[in-house]
Amino acid sequence: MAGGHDASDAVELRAVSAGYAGRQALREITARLPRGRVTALVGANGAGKSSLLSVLAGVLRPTAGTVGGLGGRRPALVVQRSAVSDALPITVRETVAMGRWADLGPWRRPRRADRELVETCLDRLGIQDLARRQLGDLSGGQRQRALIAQGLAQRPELLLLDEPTTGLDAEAHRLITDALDRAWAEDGTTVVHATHDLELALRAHHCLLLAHGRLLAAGPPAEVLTQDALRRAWGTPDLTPWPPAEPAATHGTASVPDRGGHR
Ligand SMILES: Nc1ncnc2c1ncn2[C@@H]1O[C@H](COP(=O)(O)OP(=O)(O)OP(=O)(O)O)[C@@H](O)[C@H]1O
Repeated sequence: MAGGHDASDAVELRAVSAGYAGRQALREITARLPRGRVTALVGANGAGKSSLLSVLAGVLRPTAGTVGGLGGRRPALVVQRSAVSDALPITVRETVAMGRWADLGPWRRPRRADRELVETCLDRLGIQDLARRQLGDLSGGQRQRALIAQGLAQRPELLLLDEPTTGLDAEAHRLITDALDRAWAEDGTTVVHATHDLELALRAHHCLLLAHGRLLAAGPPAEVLTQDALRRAWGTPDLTPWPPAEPAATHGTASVPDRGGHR
């Protein structure tokens, strides 16, 4: 397998660099994304997770390196809910139905199968009861579910999500993790998400740990997301004892911050 493209990989990045005017965001990333599986992108703010999603979505062009395997259907990119305007006069069902637009026939009319798929996606995210509401009137967590349903409605081979569970309550979190599980398990979709949610990252099959635009580690999340690796990714000096030494007067462990990745 070494060297050549493996059919079990949906995407292969080779020495990919990318950035914005005057600012490099990704530095020589070489990585594979397993086909039909879930990959989590983990790293501190500014590490390059969103930029990597943009490269995979084809909206940020690499300045160097190659991205192999993206020849088929257009990837679906689900952005953070905050990136979507409040003012759009559109209902939740219309939002999800927009996911079908690229596949509509010459008359641009949704067929029965398109309409059924939209209802399935509303069901999967538990938002049937919100279908007639305006997107802009929803809470952040409700809107996030509508945007994920729109991504699923595209039936992409590659589903890219930027922080899909950030700031959600337990029920919304469960609905979204279930929907992502069904996407790979039932639909065969390759799922890639950027996340600060270590519980979600640990559910993934594969994980890329980024720091300052570089790939620090790649592999199964439980192996990659060690306390030591997370400490390096978050830039804490290596000499810092972990967990931090407790002041002598403090009792118990309750005040030790749990930053070690739910392990
Ligand atoms: N549109 C932009 N223009 C200029 N620089 C940008 C732009 N978007 C991101 N950057 C820079 O690129 C680097 C990587 O940012 P990116 O958004 O990819 O990180 P991230 O890991 O997704 O961070 P976060 O966890 O905060 O979402 C950062 O230095 C950031 O400031």
